[in-house]
Order: sequence, then C-alpha cells, then structure tokens
Amino acid sequence: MSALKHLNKYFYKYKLHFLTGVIITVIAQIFTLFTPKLVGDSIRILERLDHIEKETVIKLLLENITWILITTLIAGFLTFLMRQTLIVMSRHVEFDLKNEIFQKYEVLTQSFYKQNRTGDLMNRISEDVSMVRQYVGPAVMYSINTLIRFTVVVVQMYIISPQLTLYSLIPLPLLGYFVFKLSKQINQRSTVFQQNLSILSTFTQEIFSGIRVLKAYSIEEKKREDFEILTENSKQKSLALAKSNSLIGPLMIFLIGLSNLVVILVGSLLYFNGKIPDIGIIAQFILYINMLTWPVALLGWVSTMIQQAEASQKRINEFLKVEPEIYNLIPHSTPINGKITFKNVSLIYPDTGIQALSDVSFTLDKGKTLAILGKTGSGKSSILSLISRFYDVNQGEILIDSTPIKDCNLYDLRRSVAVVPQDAFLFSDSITNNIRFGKENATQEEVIEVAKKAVVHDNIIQFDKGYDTILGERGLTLSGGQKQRVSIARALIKDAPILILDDALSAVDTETEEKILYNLEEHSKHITTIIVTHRISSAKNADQIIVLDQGKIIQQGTHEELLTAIGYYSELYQKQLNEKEIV
Ligand SMILES: Nc1ncnc2c1ncn2[C@@H]1O[C@H](COP(=O)(O)OP(=O)(O)OP(=O)(O)O)[C@@H](O)[C@H]1O
Repeated sequence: MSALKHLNKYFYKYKLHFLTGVIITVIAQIFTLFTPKLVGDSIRILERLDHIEKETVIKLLLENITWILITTLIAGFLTFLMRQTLIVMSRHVEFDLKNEIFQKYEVLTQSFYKQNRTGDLMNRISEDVSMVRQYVGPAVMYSINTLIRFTVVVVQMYIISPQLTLYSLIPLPLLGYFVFKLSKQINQRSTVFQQNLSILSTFTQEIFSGIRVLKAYSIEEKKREDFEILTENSKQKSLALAKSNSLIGPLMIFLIGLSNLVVILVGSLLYFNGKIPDIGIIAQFILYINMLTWPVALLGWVSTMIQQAEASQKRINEFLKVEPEIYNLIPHSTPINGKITFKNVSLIYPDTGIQALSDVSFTLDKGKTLAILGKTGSGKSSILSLISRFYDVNQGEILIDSTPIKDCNLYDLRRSVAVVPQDAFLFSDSITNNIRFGKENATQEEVIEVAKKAVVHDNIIQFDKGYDTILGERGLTLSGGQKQRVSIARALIKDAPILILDDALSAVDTETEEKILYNLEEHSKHITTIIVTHRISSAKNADQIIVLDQGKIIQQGTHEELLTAIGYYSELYQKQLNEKEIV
C-alpha cells in the first residue's frame, strides 16, 4: 500500500466529496435494513390470520408493501448519490493525476525520452491511471459500503437471534476466500492478456508507421504470419481469462444457495426448539444473508483491485520521482540579445557515454551568422542542443550575452531560440496553425509573409484549401522539402533573437535554397543565425564557418579564408563545384 500513499493528497483535496459519500453510504445502508424487517413483519401478520380479520390483514400487508416501496426507493436514491459523490471524486482524482503526470513529462529531458519508449509513457498516463482510479473510486466505495453494511446488518441480526446469526455467517468467509482466490487468478491472467495486447498493438503500430517500407520490400506475407502468431497467442490468453471469469457467477450462486440452506435448516431447528419465536425471522435472515453475500464477494474483488492499483501507482511514481537533469535555476526573467560564446566546451552524452564534442570554442556576436559543417556524426547537432540547453556541458562554458547559460532563465532562453530541426515535425492541423505554433497570436498576414520568406507560399496556395489544408495522418502529406519550408516559416514567425537551422535545407533544390537564404539574410539582419549544413552554398555567406570532425573544430574562418586553406572545406568546395551544386 505504500505506493498508494501518493494519492492521500487527493483524498484530502476532495475530502468534502469523500465525507459526504461516507455519510450518504451509512444512511443508505440503514434504509436497506427496513426491507427484511418489513418482510419478516408481513410473514408474522400472515401467521396471525386465524386471530384477526382478513381485511385487517390485507390492510396491514398493503401498509407494509408501501413502506417497503418507500424505503427501497430512498435507499436506491441514496445509493445513486453515493456513486455520484465517491465515483465522481475518483474521476476528479483520475484527471488530476493525469495532469500531474503530463506536467512531469513536460519538464523531463531528452535523455528521459531516449531511455523510455513512447508506448510505456502512454501506458502509464492512461492504463495505469485507470487502474488507480479503480482504487480511488469503486474499491474505496465498496469497502466503505461493505464495512457499514456488515456492521449494521450483523448488529441487527445479533439483536434478533445470536445463535442463528452465528450459523448463518459460517459460509461467508468461505465465499470471501474463493472469490479472493479466483480474482487473483483473473488478475494474473488479465495482466498476461494486457501484456500480450501491448505487444500486439506495438507490432501493428510499427507496421502502420512503416507500411511503405514493408510494401517496398514486399514482406507483407511474412508480417501477416507474424501477426497471426501474435493474435493466436492473444486469443489463448483471452480464452483462459474468460474461463476464470465465467467461474465467478456459478461460485456465487452456489455459495449464496448454501448460505440460504444453512439459514433454513438451522432456523427451522431453532424454531422447533422454541429458540426463535416465529418463522418470519427465518425469512428476515434469508434476506439479511443475501444482503451480505455480495459485499463479501466484492471484498475479494476489491483486494485484487487494490493490488493492481498498487502496482500501477508504483509504475507511475517511478516517473513522478524522476528529477530532470536540466531545469530552470533562475526565477526572474533574463532577456536575451543573441550573442553566443563557447569556451572549450566538451559534451559526453550521459546515456550513451559518447563524447560528442571536445574543446569547442567560438564567439558569435549578435546579428552574425555561423555555419557549421562536418561529416555525419561529427557533433554539429550537439552544438545546437547545447545552445537551447537541452544538455549541460561536461567541461568548459557557454555564455549567452556574456552570462553563463545556467544563469539565464531557461524559459526565456528557449523562447529566444527558433529552431528548424533536422526532421521537420508538423502537427495534424492546418498549415496556418502549424506555422502559428511559433507565435500563437500571429495574424494571417504574418503567416503569409513568413511563408513567402520560406518560399512555400506558392505551394500552399495551390492546395484546394490553401492555408487551411490539414496536414498529417488524416490530411495532406507534404513533400520533404515542403515540410522543411513550413518548418522554416514557423521558426521565422517566432521572431526570436537566435535562429537555428539544423540541416533544414537538405531537401530543397539549390535554386530554392538560394532564394530562402537570400530572404533569411534580409529577415535576420539583427538575428544571430546558425546554419548546420552539408552544402557550401548554404555556408558561404556566413560571417564565420566552423568545420567539425569527431567533435573537434578542425577548421574555422570565413568562406574566403577556408577556401585558401588546404582541408575539408576546400575539398568539399571542389567536389560540390564539380557536381555543379554551387551557383
Ligand atoms: N541525444 C543523444 N544521446 C546520445 N548520443 C547522441 C545523441 N545525439 C547524438 N549522439 C551521438 O553524438 C555524436 C554526434 O552526433 P550529432 O547528432 O551531434 O552529429 P551531427 O554532426 O549533427 O550528425 P548528422 O550530420 O548526421 O546530423 C554521434 O556519435 C551520435 O551518435
């Protein structure tokens, strides 16, 4: 139960719901007690048929029936209110917990996301929270209900006949035990079934995402066979679960029947021996026992529900406990101008231990442009990650406007950097909203202006719905180059003092690239720009160019300076000149 302690704060938060629920449950239980009493009274009236007039008997019976109706209606209404308070409370807790987890997910760093699979993250915020809700809602409600009903009913039974009470209760622990055992089995089987389902959905999700590769390699047949094996496995698990589930009903019927038999048998003996005054009591006890069997059976079920919730909350707590390695250290705002200085910076990725950068130094004044070139894996993107402080350096120092990066307010810093990533990610939303992501309150004119600068406007207006065209899974699929340019427009609209293009022009032709670079130069006169590229054409106009190799700067200077030096840059220039890539 220790993991579930995390939820106590929510019980405290919703204490009014909780206490009201408990009070309503007590009153509801008291009202359910009237029915057995009134049924017993009715039988006692019938027993007196020889002594009183038939009309009087009928009148008394009708009176009893009316009371049964009234008390049952009140008990029913109170049970409805009980659900309204306790189950509604559990829904509130469910959403609060989801929000708490989501907020945590938002502050966790890239390393966390690299170490944990998306499916797992989704599961904890959905499946696990649902399991926990079962504890906060139904489990708590049924436990309170059972406790109160048991106390109220057993006290009432004991007052009427202590002996009959004792015998009638004998089968109940047996019922509780069997249901507990069975629910445990159901629980285990359902966990296995869920795990299998998870494997199945991960498999299908990957198939759908990679459907083009699958078809291109013509491996549909093989994948169909794999899928069949997985579904067959799932079916077996599901059948085993259904078998256990189907045992619950008959078991309940058998044990309730057994309890009734005990009451009738022992009750009759006590009646014959004059230990109970009338047979109305036997009828009353049968009803009492039936009132107790469900709650006792539910106890077994509730205990497995709590075990499941405990396991789920444990998994949730694992993530809630994770402390992000990168967090904001500065509470006040720190405006950013755009000067960037790297002083002997080294970076080792914590999860892989790969040394991505070593001893990197450069200074980029506000409004200047830096181009970074280098072979794949040489550390170009790592420099960019450091500027947005997605990682902290292992050695050296990064200054933003002469302030150590850790002394900058993290949110101000990230708001001041507009990034066009290597893999442009667009949301399943309209093109306008995708661009507006960079500036929520941007007008349509601003959206069009940046789209023109990113040289994608002409493409957009050719779509039937223009800027309202929906992108993504259920919408239009843009080409790689179009995606990159929408992503550039999104970064431009942000109007941040630092603009980063991470190989963001790789999918556009050289002519369009030239136009975009020209527009960028106009747009970013006062903006510090960093362009990571494999093309000399993208780098040549930069104020400063650095060439990386295995995390180290091997060349540094302007286009002209580097052309005259022997090395990577001039070799690449020659190669690309030959390929006529440079205009
Ligand atoms: N998030 C990360 N976690 C762990 N290792 C990483 C991470 N990102 C990059 N690396 C590793 O760091 C090294 C440098 O990678 P980086 O992405 O900076 O290179 P790059 O020059 O941008 O490459 P490319 O031109 O292919 O984009 C590589 O060996 C890579 O495997």
